[in-house]
Amino acid sequence: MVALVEERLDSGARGRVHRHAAECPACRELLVAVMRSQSCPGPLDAPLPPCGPAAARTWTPPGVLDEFHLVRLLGRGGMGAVYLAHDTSLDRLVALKLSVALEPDTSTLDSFAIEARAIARIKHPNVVTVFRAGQVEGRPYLVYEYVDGKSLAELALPLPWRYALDIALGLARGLRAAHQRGVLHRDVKPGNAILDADGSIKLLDFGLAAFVGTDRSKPWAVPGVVGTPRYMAPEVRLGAPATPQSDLYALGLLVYELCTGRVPHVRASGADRVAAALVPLVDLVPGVDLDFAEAVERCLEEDPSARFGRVDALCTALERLGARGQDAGFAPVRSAAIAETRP
Ligand SMILES: Nc1ncnc2c1ncn2[C@@H]1O[C@H](COP(=O)(O)OP(=O)(O)OP(=O)(O)O)[C@@H](O)[C@H]1O
Repeated sequence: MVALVEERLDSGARGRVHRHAAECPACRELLVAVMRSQSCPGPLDAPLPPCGPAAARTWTPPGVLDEFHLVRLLGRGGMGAVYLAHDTSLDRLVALKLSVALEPDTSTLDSFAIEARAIARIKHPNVVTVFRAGQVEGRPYLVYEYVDGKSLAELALPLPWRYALDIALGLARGLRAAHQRGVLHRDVKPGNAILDADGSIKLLDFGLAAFVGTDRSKPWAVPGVVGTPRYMAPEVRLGAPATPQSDLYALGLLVYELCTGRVPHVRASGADRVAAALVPLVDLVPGVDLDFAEAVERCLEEDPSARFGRVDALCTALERLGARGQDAGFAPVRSAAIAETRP
């Protein structure tokens, strides 16, 4: 979310903002609120809350929430903090996300509710499972299956293209299940996909999801410039509604990044942004399968109508390619890639 700053600042200022936001919960929440609303939350003349680590004005959760004992922090995002927790009633480890804002605003409450319902509706092996939605001291929390692994944002890139194909197929299947249940994700990015120790991939963080119903005879479109700018489809950046094709674009970008270690379409910052030509995967990834490259690049077409019509079509294309490579034996490559973490 905080990636909004990437669009507006030079790299020095961007680094300072990122470093500060990493330390300062108040500013991190403010940035996320701005990102969500695309405007300044609250009246412009309202005093800003005190800032800085000393202010540490986040709520500290108790060690025990209902039947869940917090074990350790797994990660922090714009929505709150995710903890490893022990579910004492079922005696298993779970991941527990909770808002640590001192006073969660309505957008936070809405986001937790949307996420819980979206994931509960999907139910797919490539989408993290949600077990429970609760509240503690007026703050929402969600309990998910614990995925003992790494997010794609933590992996050292590039990955071998064949391994990226496996990940792409898993994510495309998860996204297909979401779309089939009438859910657009709207924030597909490496930090929202997690690989477990066996190498299976799961899509998470449906906090920005939108429900579109399941009637495929009508075009799906959800208004609102929502998502992480770096992975946003060009039409969404320009204010067009999100569609299944904008989720496809983000997935294509993610897979391109896995294979090459960089995102395509590098643009100048600020108002001077111009779309740069996409460097074909064949020029960057030695030995890449041409059909795989074509499938990824099709997701990245600037014109949404030139992308796949549905994620189903991408799944079919990737499944065909995956079957072709069955004999190649990529398990050792996969284990090495998971073991190595981004420096
Ligand atoms: N089910 C899970 N199992 C293990 N780790 C998880 C799980 N869910 C989330 N995490 C960890 O917590 C981090 C933050 O999770 P998540 O993206 O859901 O939070 P968020 O507040 O919505 O973040 P964002 O700023 O991307 O919206 C993830 O990158 C991951 O490292």
